[in-house]
Amino acid sequence: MSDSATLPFRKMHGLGNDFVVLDGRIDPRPLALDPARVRAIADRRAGIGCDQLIVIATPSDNTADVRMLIFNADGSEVAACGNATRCVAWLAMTESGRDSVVIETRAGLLDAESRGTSLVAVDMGAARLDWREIPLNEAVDTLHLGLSVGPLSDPVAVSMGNPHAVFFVEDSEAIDLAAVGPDLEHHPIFPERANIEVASILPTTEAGRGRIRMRVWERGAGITPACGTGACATLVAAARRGLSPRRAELILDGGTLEIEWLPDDHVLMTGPVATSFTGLLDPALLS
Ligand SMILES: N[C@@H](CCC[C@H](N)C(=O)O)C(=O)O
Repeated sequence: MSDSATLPFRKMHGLGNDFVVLDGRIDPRPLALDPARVRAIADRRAGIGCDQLIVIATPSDNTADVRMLIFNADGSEVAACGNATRCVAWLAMTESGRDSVVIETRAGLLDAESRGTSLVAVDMGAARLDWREIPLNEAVDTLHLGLSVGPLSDPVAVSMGNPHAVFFVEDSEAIDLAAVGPDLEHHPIFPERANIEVASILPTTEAGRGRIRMRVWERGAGITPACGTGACATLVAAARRGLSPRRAELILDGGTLEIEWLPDDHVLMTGPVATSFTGLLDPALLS
């Protein structure tokens, strides 16, 4: 493929958490993007604009259908992204004609299956609760982190392959995430930074399912309308604190995800996927 050729891209989103998806199997250039190129593509004025850039790649072996690389808008490469995993799974299912696929990520192999038109369920793997796995920079109880910034204190730390700190508050709408997010994301207790969630427990449904309102400040992306791994981490944190049953609706700014913490500790996430448009990336953004 010539370096001066345009590159096809697909713009997708899960509940408004938006992605530029590039296919490194048909053109190797996306496999060699440096952080500055990622930032240029993610730029909402001079680039295409996205919260995360996703590169589809050939899997390492035949245990997976596709591999995905995940980059935050700030150029950092990360191991997990729930909403993008649903999008990539949907693409892989569409491509293969099957209704279940395995996605290879840096956080492990994730099983995904179709739950109807544009609805996908992903087994996001086991929630990781040990301080070393978050990671934190000292041996502390992940159920009660001695951390407070502004009106927020005493979060639960959970890794879903990426680090999350979940703060339970009376009214999550009242929290100025833009003000507290940066300090929390960069707090020294998180050596790899962290995604920050604020969550309020709502009355359970008549069927006994939990309901949790959650807002997010994402590491490397800032406020986004939805975070799949954040929703998983929040449900796990709420269940660990005895605030929610292990199955709940997570009500995010962009819509609702259904999350279940299964008896084997894996977390099942179900939610929608959507394509906004497709296009051709100018080679200037790649060089
Ligand atoms: N939006 C994602 C999470 C993307 C990565 C995250 N910002 C991180 O740095 O770990 C999701 O849907 O899970």
